Amino acid sequence: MSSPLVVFDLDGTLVDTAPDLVASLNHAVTQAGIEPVTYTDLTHLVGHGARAMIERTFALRGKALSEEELTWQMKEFVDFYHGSMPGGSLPYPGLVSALDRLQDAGLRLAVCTNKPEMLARRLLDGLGLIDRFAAISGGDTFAVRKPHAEHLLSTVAHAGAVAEHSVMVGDSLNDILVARNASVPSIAVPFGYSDVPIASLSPDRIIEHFDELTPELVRTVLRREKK
Ligand SMILES: O=C(O)COP(=O)(O)O
Ligand SMILES: [Mg+2]
Repeated sequence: MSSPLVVFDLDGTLVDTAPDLVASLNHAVTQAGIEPVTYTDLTHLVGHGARAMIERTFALRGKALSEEELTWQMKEFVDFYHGSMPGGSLPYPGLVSALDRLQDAGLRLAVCTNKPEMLARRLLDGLGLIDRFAAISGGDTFAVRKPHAEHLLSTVAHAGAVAEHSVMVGDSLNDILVARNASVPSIAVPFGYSDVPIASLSPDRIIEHFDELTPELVRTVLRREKK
C-alpha cells in the first residue's frame, strides 16, 4: 500500500490561532464602529475563511456590509494578521512530537484549511512547520473549499497520495463533512473552535491530545474504513 497521508486542518487543529484571529478581526471591524468580538463569538465566525469571518461578524452585529467595505475590511484584516504572524499562535501540545512520530514511520502530511493559502503558508513558515507538509491548500487555492470533497481530494492529489490511504484530522463541522464527502475517515480533536460538541458530528475517532495520534491509530482508522 502507498504510504498513508494524514491531512490536517489548521486553525483550531494544528495551531491555536484564536487570540490572533480575534485581535486581527477586531482591528478591522472596530474601525467600522463594530463592538469587538470575543473568543466565544469566534467559534461561530471561523471555519469558512477570512471573508466569511468578516461577513459573519457584521451579520452578528446586525450591520450592513457593502462589497466595497468588505474589500477594505479584508485588506485591514489580512495586513494586520500577516504583519504580526506568528504572533501568539502556538502548535497544540504534543503536535510536534506527533508529526515526528508519523513522519518517522513513513507517513506523509498535508494541510487542508479554509484560511487563505498565503496566510496559512506564512503561519506555518513562522512556526517552522512548513517543510513538514507535502501539500498545503487554502480556502482560495481551488475553485471550491471545505466541505466540498474536491478541496480535500485535490490536496491529496497534490501530495501525491490517494484518498483510500488518507485520513482527515480536524476540529470542526467542515472537516468532518469534507472527509465524509470525500469518503475519507476522520479523526476529530475537541480542543479547537467547533460551535457544537465534536462528538455530535460523528467523526470516526476522537483524540483528546496529540499524544494519541500514532501511526498505529492512523492505520487502524484506515483499515476500519475499508471494511
Ligand atoms: O480560517 C478559517 O476560517 C478556517 O480555518 P481552518 O479551516 O484551518 O479551521
Ligand atoms: Mg479548524
